[in-house]
Amino acid sequence: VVSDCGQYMAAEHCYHSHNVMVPLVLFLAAALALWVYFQTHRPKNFPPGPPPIPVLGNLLELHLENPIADLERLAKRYGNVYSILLGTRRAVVINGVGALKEALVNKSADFSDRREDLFVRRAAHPKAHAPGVVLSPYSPGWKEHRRFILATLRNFGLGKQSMEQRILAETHRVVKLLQQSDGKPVDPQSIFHHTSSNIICQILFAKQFDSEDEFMKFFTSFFRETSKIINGPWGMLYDSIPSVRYLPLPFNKAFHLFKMSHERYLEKFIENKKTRVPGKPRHFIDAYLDELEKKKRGNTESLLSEDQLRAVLLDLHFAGTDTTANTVLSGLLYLMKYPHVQELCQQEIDRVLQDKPEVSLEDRVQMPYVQAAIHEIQRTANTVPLSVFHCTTRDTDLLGYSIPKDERIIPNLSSVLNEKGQWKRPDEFYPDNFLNENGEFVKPEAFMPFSTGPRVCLGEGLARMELFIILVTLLRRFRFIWPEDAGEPDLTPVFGVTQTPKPYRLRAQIRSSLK
Ligand code: HEM
Repeated sequence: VVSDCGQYMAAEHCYHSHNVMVPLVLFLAAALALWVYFQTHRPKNFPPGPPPIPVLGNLLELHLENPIADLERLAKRYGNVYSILLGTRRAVVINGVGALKEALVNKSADFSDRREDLFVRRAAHPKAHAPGVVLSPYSPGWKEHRRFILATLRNFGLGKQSMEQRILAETHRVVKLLQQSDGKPVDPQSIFHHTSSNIICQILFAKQFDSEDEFMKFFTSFFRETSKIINGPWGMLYDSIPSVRYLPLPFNKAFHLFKMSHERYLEKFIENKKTRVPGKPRHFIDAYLDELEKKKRGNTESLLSEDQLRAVLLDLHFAGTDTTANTVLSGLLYLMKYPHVQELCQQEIDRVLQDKPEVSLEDRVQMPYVQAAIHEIQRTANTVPLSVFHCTTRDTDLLGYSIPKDERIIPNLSSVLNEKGQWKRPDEFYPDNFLNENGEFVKPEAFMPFSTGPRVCLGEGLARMELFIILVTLLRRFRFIWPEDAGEPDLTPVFGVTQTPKPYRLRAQIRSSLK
C-alpha cells in the first residue's frame, strides 16, 4: 500500500511538476528569444550589416587584433554606410570621402557627439564633470575648452617662430643622439616619443624633460601601452559585452595606468601652484588658471575647473605625443624601404636650404616634393585609422538611412586614405599622389588623417609643423639606412587608437656632403 501510495504520490508530483515546467520553459525560451531579438535587431531603415549572433554580435567577423581589413571587406558587401554589432552594442561605420564629409561636415551638428560609456572615456576621465576635450560631449563646455586651447596654443607660439625654435631645439637633441650612434643600429622608438612629448610639454609646463626623467619615462611608456589596450581586443571586449566589465581582465591595467597618470599630473599641478604669479602665465596651466579666475571674478558662466584642467592636460599630452611620434617613426621606415624617395627629398632640401643654418616652415612652399613625401607618409602611416569614435546628438539620417540619437559612429579614416578613385596609386607608397603633372604640390580632399568637421584634430597645425621641421632637419644631416642584418623592412602596422610601425632599428649615416 505504502509503495503504491508512494508511487501514486511520485507520479502525481511528477505530473504537477511537468505541468509547471512546460510553461516555465516556454516562458524562458520566449524571454530569451525576445532578448536576443532586441539585442541583435536593427531598427527600421537602419544601415544594413552582417547578421549577428547572440551575445557576440558580429565580433567573429572581425580580427580584434586589427579589424581594418575586415571593415573594408564589409564596406564592399554592404556599402559605405553600414552597421555592425560589437557584442551587444550597435555601431555605424562610415567609409569613403563622400559619406564621411556628408556626416562630419554637412551634418556635423548631428554627428559630433562622443559617448560617455566608452572604455577609453571611463578609464581616462572617470569624473563625469571633467571629460577633458577629446572625449567631451558636443556641448558648451567642449566649445569653451576647444576655443580656449586653440587661442592658448597660438599665444604660446603656434604659427610663430618661437614654436619653430622649440621644435628645432628638440630636433637637435635627436641629431646629437644619432651622431653619437656613429652609424650603428639604434632603436628610434623612445627617441621620437620623447621628442614629441617634450614639444607639447613645453607648451603645457614650459619644461623639457631629460630622457631619464621619471615623469617622461612614465608617460612615454604609458601612452604606448594604453593606446594598444584601448583599441585592442580587451578594449573592444569591454565596449562590446558590458557583463565582462567587472571581471579581473587585462583592461583593468588601463584603469590603473590612467589613475597613476592623474596622480602624476596632480603632483605637477601642486608644484606649479607654489611658483605661479597670477596674470603672468608661463605655460598652459598658468593661462588656464588665469582664465578660470577671470571668469569667476566676472561671474561669467563657465565650465572651466581645476579637474577639467587636469583632464585637458592628459588629453593634450597624450594626443600630442603618440600621434606625431608614430608618424615620424613610420616616415623613417618608409624612407629606408624606398631610398630613392629619401634621395629626392634630400636633393630638394639641399637645393632650397643651401647655406641657411636651419629650416623654417616658410621653406615649405619651395619644397613640393618634400611636402608630397610627408603627406604620403601620413597617408600610408594611417596613424589614427578609426579616428576617435563619434556619436549622434539626435535622430538623424545619412544617405537615405535612419540613425537614432546616441548611436556609435566609427569614422573609418583608413577607408578614405586608400580609397580607390581618390588617389593615383592608393596601394603604394607614392609621393606623386600629391603632385600634379607640373610637379606642384596638391592636396586631394581625401587627405583626412586629422579627420574633418568641427571635431577635426585640434593639434593639426602643431603636428604639421613638427613633421616638416623634424623630418627636413634629419634628412638634411643623415642618410637613413635599414640595417643589413635585419631582414626585409616589415611595413605592417600594429593596430591601436594610434597605429605604430613594428619595432625596428635604423642606421643614421652622416651625409657625405656634411662630413
Ligand atoms: C600626426 C599627428 C596627429 C594626427 C594624425 C591626429 C589625428 C587626430 C584625429 C583623427 C582626431 C579625431 C578627430 C575626430 O574626432 O573627428 C584627433 C583629435 C584631437 N587631436 Fe589630434 N592628431 C595628431 C596630432 C595632435 C597633436 C600634436 C595634438 C596636440 C595639441 C592633438 C590634439 C588633438 C585633440 C585635442 C583632439 C580632440 C578634438 C576634439 O574632440 O574636439 N593631435 N586627432
